[in-house]
Amino acid sequence: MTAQILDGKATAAAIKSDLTARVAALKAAGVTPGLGTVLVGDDVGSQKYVAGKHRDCAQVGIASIQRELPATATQEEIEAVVRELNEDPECTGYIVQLPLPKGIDTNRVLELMDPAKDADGLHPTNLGRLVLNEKAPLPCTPAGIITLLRRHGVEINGAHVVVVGRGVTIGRPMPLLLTRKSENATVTQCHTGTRDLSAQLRQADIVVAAAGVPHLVKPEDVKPGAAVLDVGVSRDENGKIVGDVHPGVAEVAGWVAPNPGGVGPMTRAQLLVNVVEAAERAAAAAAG
Ligand SMILES: Nc1nc2c(c(=O)[nH]1)N[C@@H](CN(C=O)c1ccc(C(=O)N[C@@H](CCC(=O)O)C(=O)O)cc1)CN2
Repeated sequence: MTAQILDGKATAAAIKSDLTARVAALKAAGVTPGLGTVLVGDDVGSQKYVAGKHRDCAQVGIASIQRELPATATQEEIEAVVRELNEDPECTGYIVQLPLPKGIDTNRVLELMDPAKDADGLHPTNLGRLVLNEKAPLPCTPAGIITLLRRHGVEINGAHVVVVGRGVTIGRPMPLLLTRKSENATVTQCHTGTRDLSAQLRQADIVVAAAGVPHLVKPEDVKPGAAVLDVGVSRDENGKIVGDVHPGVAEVAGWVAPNPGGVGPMTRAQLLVNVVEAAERAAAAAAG
Protein backbone atom coordinates (compact mmCIF):
# COMPACT_ATOMS: atom_id res chain seq x y z
CA MET A 1 0.00 0.00 0.00
CA THR A 2 1.19 3.54 -0.65
CA ALA A 3 -0.57 6.09 1.48
CA GLN A 4 -2.64 8.96 0.16
CA ILE A 5 -1.31 12.43 0.98
CA LEU A 6 -2.92 14.78 3.49
CA ASP A 7 -1.92 17.83 1.47
CA GLY A 8 -1.46 20.70 3.91
CA LYS A 9 -0.14 23.10 1.29
CA ALA A 10 -3.17 22.81 -1.00
CA THR A 11 -5.64 22.83 1.92
CA ALA A 12 -4.02 25.93 3.43
CA ALA A 13 -4.19 27.67 0.03
CA ALA A 14 -7.95 27.01 -0.15
CA ILE A 15 -8.44 28.38 3.38
CA LYS A 16 -6.40 31.48 2.54
CA SER A 17 -8.50 32.12 -0.53
CA ASP A 18 -11.67 32.07 1.61
CA LEU A 19 -10.04 34.34 4.21
CA THR A 20 -9.03 36.88 1.55
CA ALA A 21 -12.73 37.55 0.87
CA ARG A 22 -13.52 37.82 4.61
CA VAL A 23 -10.63 40.28 5.15
CA ALA A 24 -11.87 42.38 2.22
CA ALA A 25 -15.35 42.49 3.81
CA LEU A 26 -13.86 43.56 7.15
CA LYS A 27 -11.87 46.32 5.47
CA ALA A 28 -14.99 47.54 3.66
CA ALA A 29 -16.61 47.79 7.11
CA GLY A 30 -13.66 49.89 8.35
CA VAL A 31 -11.73 47.17 10.25
CA THR A 32 -8.24 46.12 9.17
CA PRO A 33 -7.09 42.93 10.91
CA GLY A 34 -3.47 43.13 12.10
CA LEU A 35 -1.32 40.22 13.31
CA GLY A 36 1.49 40.96 15.74
CA THR A 37 4.39 38.57 16.34
CA VAL A 38 6.92 38.62 19.16
CA LEU A 39 10.13 36.82 18.24
CA VAL A 40 12.86 36.54 20.86
CA GLY A 41 16.33 35.26 19.99
CA ASP A 42 17.91 33.89 16.83
CA ASP A 43 16.54 30.36 16.45
CA VAL A 44 16.55 29.77 12.69
CA GLY A 45 13.39 27.61 12.74
CA SER A 46 11.43 30.24 14.70
CA GLN A 47 12.65 32.99 12.36
CA LYS A 48 11.43 30.95 9.35
CA TYR A 49 8.02 30.25 10.91
CA VAL A 50 7.47 33.90 11.81
CA ALA A 51 8.54 35.04 8.33
CA GLY A 52 6.05 32.52 6.86
CA LYS A 53 3.27 33.90 9.06
CA HIS A 54 3.88 37.42 7.75
CA ARG A 55 4.03 36.21 4.14
CA ASP A 56 0.62 34.59 4.68
CA CYS A 57 -0.74 37.84 6.15
CA ALA A 58 0.38 39.78 3.08
CA GLN A 59 -1.35 37.23 0.82
CA VAL A 60 -4.75 37.61 2.49
CA GLY A 61 -4.57 41.35 3.28
CA ILE A 62 -3.87 41.20 7.03
CA ALA A 63 -1.51 43.93 8.33
CA SER A 64 1.77 42.80 9.95
CA ILE A 65 3.27 44.10 13.16
CA GLN A 66 6.68 42.55 13.96
CA ARG A 67 8.53 42.85 17.24
CA GLU A 68 11.97 41.27 17.57
CA LEU A 69 14.13 41.05 20.67
CA PRO A 70 17.64 39.64 21.12
CA ALA A 71 18.29 36.30 22.85
CA THR A 72 19.58 38.32 25.82
CA ALA A 73 16.21 40.07 26.35
CA THR A 74 15.04 40.04 29.96
CA GLN A 75 11.64 38.90 31.25
CA GLU A 76 10.74 42.58 31.83
CA GLU A 77 11.69 43.59 28.26
CA ILE A 78 9.56 40.82 26.76
CA GLU A 79 6.64 41.68 29.04
CA ALA A 80 6.90 45.36 28.02
CA VAL A 81 6.39 44.34 24.36
CA VAL A 82 3.38 42.21 25.32
CA ARG A 83 1.86 45.15 27.22
CA GLU A 84 2.48 47.40 24.22
CA LEU A 85 0.69 44.99 21.83
CA ASN A 86 -2.20 44.62 24.29
CA GLU A 87 -2.73 48.39 23.97
CA ASP A 88 -2.02 48.79 20.22
CA PRO A 89 -5.36 49.30 18.39
CA GLU A 90 -3.77 48.28 15.04
CA CYS A 91 -2.91 44.86 16.47
CA THR A 92 -6.15 42.84 16.54
CA GLY A 93 -4.37 39.59 17.43
CA TYR A 94 -0.83 38.48 18.20
CA ILE A 95 1.40 35.56 19.11
CA VAL A 96 4.56 35.10 21.12
CA GLN A 97 6.70 32.67 19.11
CA LEU A 98 7.69 29.65 21.21
CA PRO A 99 9.98 28.43 22.57
CA LEU A 100 11.26 31.49 24.43
CA PRO A 101 14.96 31.46 25.43
CA LYS A 102 15.98 29.49 28.53
CA GLY A 103 15.50 31.42 31.75
CA ILE A 104 12.31 33.18 30.56
CA ASP A 105 9.10 32.30 32.39
CA THR A 106 6.90 31.44 29.36
CA ASN A 107 3.71 31.01 31.38
CA ARG A 108 4.07 34.50 32.88
CA VAL A 109 4.43 35.95 29.37
CA LEU A 110 1.39 34.05 28.04
CA GLU A 111 -0.71 35.03 31.08
CA LEU A 112 0.06 38.71 30.48
CA MET A 113 -1.47 38.65 26.99
CA ASP A 114 -4.94 40.09 26.47
CA PRO A 115 -7.01 36.90 25.93
CA ALA A 116 -9.12 38.78 23.35
CA LYS A 117 -5.95 39.26 21.25
CA ASP A 118 -4.53 35.76 21.79
CA ALA A 119 -4.26 34.47 18.21
CA ASP A 120 -2.69 31.16 19.31
CA GLY A 121 -5.37 30.08 21.78
CA LEU A 122 -2.65 29.47 24.38
CA HIS A 123 -3.69 32.02 27.04
CA PRO A 124 -4.90 30.16 30.18
CA THR A 125 -8.34 31.79 29.83
CA ASN A 126 -8.71 30.47 26.28
CA LEU A 127 -7.40 26.99 27.16
CA GLY A 128 -9.90 27.03 30.06
CA ARG A 129 -12.70 28.01 27.68
CA LEU A 130 -11.74 25.04 25.50
CA VAL A 131 -12.05 22.72 28.51
CA LEU A 132 -15.45 24.28 29.31
CA ASN A 133 -16.62 23.93 25.70
CA GLU A 134 -16.93 27.69 25.31
CA LYS A 135 -16.08 29.68 22.18
CA ALA A 136 -12.35 30.45 22.08
CA PRO A 137 -9.52 30.81 19.56
CA LEU A 138 -8.22 27.27 18.98
CA PRO A 139 -4.55 26.26 19.32
CA CYS A 140 -3.27 26.43 15.75
CA THR A 141 -1.64 23.05 15.16
CA PRO A 142 -4.37 20.87 16.75
CA ALA A 143 -7.14 22.80 14.97
CA GLY A 144 -5.18 22.68 11.70
CA ILE A 145 -4.83 18.89 12.01
CA ILE A 146 -8.57 18.44 12.47
CA THR A 147 -9.32 20.62 9.44
CA LEU A 148 -6.75 18.68 7.38
CA LEU A 149 -8.35 15.33 8.30
CA ARG A 150 -11.89 16.61 7.66
CA ARG A 151 -11.07 18.14 4.28
CA HIS A 152 -9.61 14.80 3.14
CA GLY A 153 -12.61 12.83 4.40
CA VAL A 154 -10.72 10.92 7.12
CA GLU A 155 -13.27 9.71 9.70
CA ILE A 156 -12.61 11.20 13.15
CA ASN A 157 -15.95 10.24 14.72
CA GLY A 158 -15.37 7.07 16.75
CA ALA A 159 -11.72 6.83 15.70
CA HIS A 160 -9.01 5.83 18.17
CA VAL A 161 -6.36 8.57 18.03
CA VAL A 162 -2.93 8.15 19.60
CA VAL A 163 -1.23 11.48 20.32
CA VAL A 164 2.49 11.22 21.04
CA GLY A 165 3.77 14.23 22.98
CA ARG A 166 2.56 16.48 25.79
CA GLY A 167 3.86 19.94 24.85
CA VAL A 168 1.73 23.04 25.31
CA THR A 169 1.21 23.87 21.61
CA ILE A 170 0.13 20.40 20.40
CA GLY A 171 0.20 17.43 22.80
CA ARG A 172 -1.81 18.99 25.63
CA PRO A 173 -4.58 20.71 23.63
CA MET A 174 -4.92 18.06 20.85
CA PRO A 175 -6.98 15.57 22.96
CA LEU A 176 -9.21 18.44 24.17
CA LEU A 177 -10.20 19.18 20.57
CA LEU A 178 -10.52 15.55 19.51
CA THR A 179 -12.83 14.59 22.37
CA ARG A 180 -15.35 17.41 21.76
CA LYS A 181 -18.77 16.07 20.75
CA SER A 182 -18.21 17.50 17.26
CA GLU A 183 -15.12 15.28 16.79
CA ASN A 184 -16.07 12.39 19.07
CA ALA A 185 -12.74 10.55 18.96
CA THR A 186 -11.27 8.32 21.66
CA VAL A 187 -7.77 9.49 22.54
CA THR A 188 -4.73 7.84 24.07
CA GLN A 189 -2.00 10.30 25.01
CA CYS A 190 1.53 8.88 24.97
CA HIS A 191 4.78 10.47 26.10
CA THR A 192 8.28 9.59 27.25
CA GLY A 193 6.81 7.74 30.25
CA THR A 194 4.69 5.40 28.10
CA ARG A 195 5.88 1.81 28.68
CA ASP A 196 5.17 0.18 25.32
CA LEU A 197 4.66 2.93 22.72
CA SER A 198 4.59 0.48 19.78
CA ALA A 199 1.70 -1.44 21.34
CA GLN A 200 -0.27 1.81 21.76
CA LEU A 201 0.49 3.00 18.22
CA ARG A 202 -0.63 -0.29 16.67
CA GLN A 203 -4.16 0.30 18.09
CA ALA A 204 -4.50 3.70 16.41
CA ASP A 205 -6.75 4.66 13.50
CA ILE A 206 -5.05 8.07 13.57
CA VAL A 207 -1.55 8.89 14.88
CA VAL A 208 -0.42 12.42 15.73
CA ALA A 209 3.34 12.28 16.26
CA ALA A 210 4.55 15.40 18.09
CA ALA A 211 7.37 14.12 20.28
CA GLY A 212 10.34 15.75 18.53
CA VAL A 213 12.15 12.40 18.26
CA PRO A 214 13.42 11.66 14.72
CA HIS A 215 11.73 8.63 13.09
CA LEU A 216 10.10 7.56 16.36
CA VAL A 217 7.08 6.04 14.55
CA LYS A 218 8.24 3.08 12.45
CA PRO A 219 6.35 1.10 9.77
CA GLU A 220 5.85 -1.87 12.12
CA ASP A 221 4.14 0.43 14.68
CA VAL A 222 1.34 1.43 12.31
CA LYS A 223 -2.00 -0.31 11.70
CA PRO A 224 -2.50 -0.83 7.93
CA GLY A 225 -4.73 1.96 6.57
CA ALA A 226 -4.23 4.33 9.52
CA ALA A 227 -3.79 8.10 9.08
CA VAL A 228 -0.40 9.31 10.33
CA LEU A 229 0.38 12.98 10.88
CA ASP A 230 4.00 13.97 11.39
CA VAL A 231 4.48 17.12 13.47
CA GLY A 232 8.13 16.57 14.47
CA VAL A 233 10.59 19.27 13.45
CA SER A 234 14.03 17.98 14.41
CA ARG A 235 16.75 19.12 12.00
CA ASP A 236 19.75 17.25 10.62
CA GLU A 237 23.28 18.69 10.35
CA ASN A 238 22.29 20.47 7.09
CA GLY A 239 19.24 22.12 8.66
CA LYS A 240 16.84 19.77 6.83
CA ILE A 241 13.66 18.77 8.70
CA VAL A 242 13.62 15.24 10.10
CA GLY A 243 10.14 14.28 11.26
CA ASP A 244 8.91 11.93 13.98
CA VAL A 245 7.65 9.47 11.33
CA HIS A 246 9.90 7.05 9.44
CA PRO A 247 9.44 7.42 5.63
CA GLY A 248 8.64 3.68 5.38
CA VAL A 249 5.32 4.35 7.19
CA ALA A 250 3.89 5.52 3.84
CA GLU A 251 3.98 1.87 2.69
CA VAL A 252 1.64 0.79 5.52
CA ALA A 253 -0.57 3.79 6.32
CA GLY A 254 -3.72 4.77 4.41
CA TRP A 255 -2.96 8.49 4.78
CA VAL A 256 0.17 10.45 5.65
CA ALA A 257 0.72 14.15 6.26
CA PRO A 258 4.13 14.86 4.73
CA ASN A 259 6.67 16.90 6.60
CA PRO A 260 7.24 19.54 5.30
CA GLY A 261 4.01 20.27 3.42
CA GLY A 262 1.48 18.71 5.81
CA VAL A 263 0.72 20.08 9.26
CA GLY A 264 3.05 23.15 9.11
CA PRO A 265 1.04 25.08 6.46
CA MET A 266 -2.18 24.17 8.34
CA THR A 267 -0.76 25.66 11.57
CA ARG A 268 -0.19 28.91 9.72
CA ALA A 269 -3.62 28.84 8.04
CA GLN A 270 -5.36 28.33 11.40
CA LEU A 271 -3.48 31.32 12.81
CA LEU A 272 -4.99 33.47 10.05
CA VAL A 273 -8.44 32.01 10.81
CA ASN A 274 -8.02 33.01 14.47
CA VAL A 275 -6.94 36.56 13.54
CA VAL A 276 -9.86 37.04 11.15
CA GLU A 277 -12.39 35.62 13.63
CA ALA A 278 -11.07 37.93 16.39
CA ALA A 279 -11.38 40.93 14.04
CA GLU A 280 -14.92 39.84 13.04
CA ARG A 281 -15.87 39.60 16.75
CA ALA A 282 -14.38 43.08 17.39
CA ALA A 283 -16.24 44.51 14.38
CA ALA A 284 -19.55 42.98 15.55
CA ALA A 285 -19.03 44.36 19.06
CA ALA A 286 -18.23 47.83 17.68
CA ALA A 287 -21.38 47.74 15.53
CA GLY A 288 -23.34 47.11 18.75
N1 LIG B 1 3.45 30.70 19.41
C1 LIG B 1 3.63 29.52 18.79
N2 LIG B 1 4.84 28.96 18.75
C2 LIG B 1 5.00 27.77 18.12
C3 LIG B 1 3.90 27.13 17.50
C4 LIG B 1 2.63 27.73 17.57
O1 LIG B 1 1.61 27.22 17.07
N3 LIG B 1 2.54 28.95 18.23
N4 LIG B 1 4.09 25.96 16.76
C5 LIG B 1 5.45 25.56 16.42
C6 LIG B 1 6.05 26.19 15.19
N5 LIG B 1 5.14 26.73 14.18
C7 LIG B 1 4.37 27.79 14.47
O2 LIG B 1 4.78 28.76 15.03
C8 LIG B 1 5.23 26.32 12.81
C9 LIG B 1 5.84 25.16 12.43
C10 LIG B 1 5.97 24.82 11.06
C11 LIG B 1 5.49 25.67 10.10
C12 LIG B 1 5.65 25.41 8.64
O3 LIG B 1 5.03 26.07 7.85
N6 LIG B 1 6.50 24.47 8.27
C13 LIG B 1 6.78 24.17 6.89
C14 LIG B 1 8.28 23.95 6.71
C15 LIG B 1 9.08 25.15 6.98
C16 LIG B 1 10.59 24.82 6.97
O4 LIG B 1 11.11 24.45 5.92
O5 LIG B 1 11.21 24.95 8.02
C17 LIG B 1 6.05 22.87 6.47
O6 LIG B 1 5.78 22.05 7.35
O7 LIG B 1 5.78 22.73 5.28
C18 LIG B 1 4.86 26.82 10.48
C19 LIG B 1 4.73 27.15 11.82
C20 LIG B 1 6.40 25.87 17.57
N7 LIG B 1 6.22 27.21 18.06
